Amino acid sequence: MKEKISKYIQQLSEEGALHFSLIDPDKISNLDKLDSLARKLYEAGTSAFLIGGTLGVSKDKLDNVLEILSDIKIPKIIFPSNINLISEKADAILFLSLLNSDDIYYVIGAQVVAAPLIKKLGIEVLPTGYLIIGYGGTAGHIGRARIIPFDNNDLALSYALAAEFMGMKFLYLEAGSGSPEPVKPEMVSLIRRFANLTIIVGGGIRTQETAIKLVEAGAHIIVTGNIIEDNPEKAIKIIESIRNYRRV
Ligand SMILES: CC(C)=CCC/C(C)=C/CC/C(C)=C/CC/C(C)=C/COP(=O)(O)OP(=O)(O)O
Ligand SMILES: O=P(O)(O)OC[C@@H](O)CO
Ligand SMILES: [Mg+2]
Repeated sequence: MKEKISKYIQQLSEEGALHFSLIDPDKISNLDKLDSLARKLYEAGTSAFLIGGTLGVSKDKLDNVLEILSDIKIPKIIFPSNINLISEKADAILFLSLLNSDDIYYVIGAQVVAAPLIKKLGIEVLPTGYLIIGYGGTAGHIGRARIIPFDNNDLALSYALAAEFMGMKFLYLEAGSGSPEPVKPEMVSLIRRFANLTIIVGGGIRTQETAIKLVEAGAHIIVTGNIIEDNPEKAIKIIESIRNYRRV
């Protein structure tokens, strides 16, 4: 399997942190406006689209969104909540294992079921340890996460090291969609210092200040989801602030 998207992320990351825009196919209020919204996010400097959601997402809705985004020249990466969200229209898939789940299905079950189809379709995989921190939201509930407290940095680092030692390349620190607070910068900086992983941070990031604090702490990729739907102008400001931070 090619490593095109992985190399794209690695190369861009050498110049600083990136922003990924999460598009939830079930939450997009107006599909007719998705193309123009997505173009604005792209022009502001977002580096990829993550497409996924926990509730109510079907393969049809996923394909529809991938189709609409197809002309925009940044990667479209599936962010799967389950095995139904696999599409050859995507450039890559976050091959997630929810490491702090009590349910083996989310640790290794779904992955085993999905692997042959992903192989057959030739979709690039981004091997990702997924950790649910602090709040958890819908993903934490559905994924039966044994949530890592916001302040337990040593526990998060231990999971991060385990992910690295098992050969994973990415670590997604997830506070949960709509979390009242994001993952703390101290947790990110500890993991950045001691683990050799591309760190993705998401959940509850709604301001430029919080995004930049996480970037300064060492996050490689900042994900925003809800704010794109709720307040696109604010999302664009966050993207621009991350892009400007890369230039200084
Ligand atoms: C590798 C494959 C094919 C599947 C792995 C599936 C795993 C391990 C999933 C982890 C558990 C889980 C439920 C993750 C959800 C990730 C996600 C898409 C989060 C964003 O969606 P939310 O914002 O939480 O969803 P809603 O907006 O529907 O509430
Ligand atoms: O919707 P928000 O709170 O930005 O969260 C994004 C993402 O981390 C959810 O999986
Ligand atoms: Mg959501």
